[in-house]
Amino acid sequence: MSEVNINEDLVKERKKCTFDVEELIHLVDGGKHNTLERKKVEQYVLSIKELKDDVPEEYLSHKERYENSVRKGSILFMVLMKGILERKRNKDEGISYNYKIINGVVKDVTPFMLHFGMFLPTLASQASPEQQREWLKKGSQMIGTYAQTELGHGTFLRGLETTATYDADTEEFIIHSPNLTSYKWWPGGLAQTVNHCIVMAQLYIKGKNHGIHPFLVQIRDIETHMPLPGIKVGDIGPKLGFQTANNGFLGFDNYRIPRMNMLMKNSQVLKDGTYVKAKNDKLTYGTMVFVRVTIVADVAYELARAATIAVRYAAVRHQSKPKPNEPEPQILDYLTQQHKLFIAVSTSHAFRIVGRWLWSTYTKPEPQILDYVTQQHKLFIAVSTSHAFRIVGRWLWSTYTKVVADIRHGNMDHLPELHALACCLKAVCSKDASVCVEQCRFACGGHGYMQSSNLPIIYGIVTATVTYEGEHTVMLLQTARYLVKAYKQASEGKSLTPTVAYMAKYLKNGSHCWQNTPEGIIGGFQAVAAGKTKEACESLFRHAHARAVLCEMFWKEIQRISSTVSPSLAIVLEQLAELYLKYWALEKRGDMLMYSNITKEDISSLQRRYVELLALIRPNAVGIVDAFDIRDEILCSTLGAYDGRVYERLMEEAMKSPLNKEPVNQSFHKYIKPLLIQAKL
Ligand SMILES: CC(C)(COP(=O)(O)OP(=O)(O)OC[C@H]1O[C@@H](n2cnc3c(N)ncnc32)[C@H](O)[C@@H]1OP(=O)(O)O)[C@@H](O)C(=O)NCCC(=O)NCCSC(=O)CCCC(=O)O
Ligand SMILES: Cc1cc2nc3c(=O)[nH]c(=O)nc-3n(C[C@H](O)[C@H](O)[C@H](O)COP(=O)(O)OP(=O)(O)OC[C@H]3O[C@@H](n4cnc5c(N)ncnc54)[C@H](O)[C@@H]3O)c2cc1C
Repeated sequence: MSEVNINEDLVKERKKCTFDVEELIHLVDGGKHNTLERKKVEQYVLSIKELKDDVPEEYLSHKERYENSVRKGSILFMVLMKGILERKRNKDEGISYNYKIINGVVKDVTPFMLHFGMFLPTLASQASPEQQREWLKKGSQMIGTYAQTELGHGTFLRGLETTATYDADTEEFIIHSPNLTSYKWWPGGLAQTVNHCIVMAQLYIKGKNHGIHPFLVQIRDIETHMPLPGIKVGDIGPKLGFQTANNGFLGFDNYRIPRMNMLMKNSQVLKDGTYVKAKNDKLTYGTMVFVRVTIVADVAYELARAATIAVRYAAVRHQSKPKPNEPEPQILDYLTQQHKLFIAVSTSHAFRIVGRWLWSTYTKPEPQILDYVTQQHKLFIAVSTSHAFRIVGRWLWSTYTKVVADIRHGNMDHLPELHALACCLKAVCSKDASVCVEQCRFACGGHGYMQSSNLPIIYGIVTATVTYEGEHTVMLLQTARYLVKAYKQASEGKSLTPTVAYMAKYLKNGSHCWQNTPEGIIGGFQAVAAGKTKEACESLFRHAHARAVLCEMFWKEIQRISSTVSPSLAIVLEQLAELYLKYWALEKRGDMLMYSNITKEDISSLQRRYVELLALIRPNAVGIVDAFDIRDEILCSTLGAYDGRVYERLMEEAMKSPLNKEPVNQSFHKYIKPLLIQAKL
């Protein structure tokens, strides 16, 4: 982009960057090849002119917004189906480029998200090979979603009430919603978009309940899209975010499906009604593990969007006058002396000097808000957290693929550890990301509250991850259950799986010997997790294990990556990782005091180094967020665009308000004028 139209603060910021932004872009993408591929996809999709909106989404009604997102989502769907863009998952992190590009197509969430995110993955992982051949074949007319949650139950899956009763005479299942609370509630795309669902229902054979199982259910006619007889389906209405996700409700009235529509890879129901149990009944929960794993990298990306907007804006925005400087030490320093002798002269000098200082203060430009340490404190943790989640998300994805490969060969040994890891990392990353996005919004002051800044929409997307795919507290409690077991094994001298091996060290050494180094902080978090597990105090210890894993994996990976990149980039990466560790050590200093021998001096020195790190990162802040390399069309923000034309864009967007199309709105004549007339009387 030519620098002619770029805000001059941003030009200066980019000039003072000490590392090669391009190099970091390649690192973030997982290699230059991926960057080129991503850019190709972006260029292709973002130049489809039908994907541009005449009116910004947020001015449309609930219905129009849905219709517009289906229109645009269908164009993208078509592109994917035609194979013009092969929708492949980036093998490093489980996220496809197209998934990311979706933010450039629909600002909020597309109604097709669940089709790609859960419906197809469930068929791929839980249907038998023959079923997969049938259902995943080319030309399939299925658009689907994952219908598990009900009005009455979301967390407690054993409490789900939808039933699937086997009728051996007709070789069918009868799907039924026995009461209001058994209605499916929430699935994305369910309301008006999909024609099929994966329905999780209690399996009954000859009066015996075998627990919940997945079924493929057609709910609408392929040609007319009318709900099929026995199906009641609709929209659940507006929400905090996800306005275009088309979340729906669904009820069944003794609705029949063929026997072969139960997904039979893990358990089976034979023609005569014989039930064949799965090797491990938790395999039915497999899609949830998959999605929890991908959420870590998803929120890293959303956080990168929020941080890019807030950091660029903070470099463009100027606010407040600097503190007055101390007067220069001139003859005025001897004021008492002169006052005695030359009161008039000294007063004249005093006024001249004070007047000059006042003038320089008056004419001095306002500082960029990015120069305030408080602002850096709000923003840089968001930047480093995005990197931490991306890196840990990649590691989690590779752990996931290894465990899934083991499971394919019949080895389930590592499933409990993977489940515990996915639960706590999903919980902590989704919550931290929401807090950081909200901080980014605060950091943009009033303008951050504008929809056109896109921060409210990003917040709506991210805060949903705290709830969906396993509510935050519930996920932490699942990990807690695993930790208590691990601690018990450690105290019996049994060997432990790698991510909890630190328990044995704590048991042996008691309290952790504090050091202000990254390794010392990681050890500190492990001691906190082990110490709290020991106390088995569920309300307290749930975050610590995830924090220990995040700090350890982020720091180790950055150490490894640093040896492979140029020295100037290695410095920046280490500063970001160190900031992350210092920030959390300071946030959790109370815990560290409890479970290590950290001193008041250690804490002061951590604090000093933290402030030093803010100052070290400051000159590169804009370069670092530029290296997230998020195109303006995908940022969708008046405050965060590459050119920094913040005020012009705010005004341009405001002018799109339908209220600004006429000088006087009709409501004046209808309501305000009669009011004024009444007031006159
Ligand atoms: C809370 C639990 C885990 C409890 O399950 P439960 O059957 O009552 O379990 P239990 O009998 O107490 O047994 C616990 C046991 O089962 C294990 N386990 C639990 N889940 C898994 C798993 N996924 N993989 C492997 N193992 C799993 C646990 O570790 C326990 O093992 P243990 O007994 O300790 O050996 C479960 O019910 C659950 O996962 N609830 C959360 C529901 C959820 O995540 N729903 C997601 C709906 S889809 C969605 O939100 C999509 C949004 C996407 C979008 O819009 O983008
Ligand atoms: C935007 C969005 C999209 C969604 N998409 C889908 C979808 O596509 N398909 C689908 O099937 N579902 C979907 N869901 C539903 C989602 O998975 C559930 O909302 C989620 O699993 C939480 O369940 P719940 O709503 O029943 O909350 P509840 O379980 O009722 O939680 C309420 C409170 O109770 C607490 N609580 C519950 N159980 C325990 C416990 N055992 N111990 C301690 N505290 C507990 C929780 O911590 C929470 O504070 C979606 C939800 C949202 C918000």
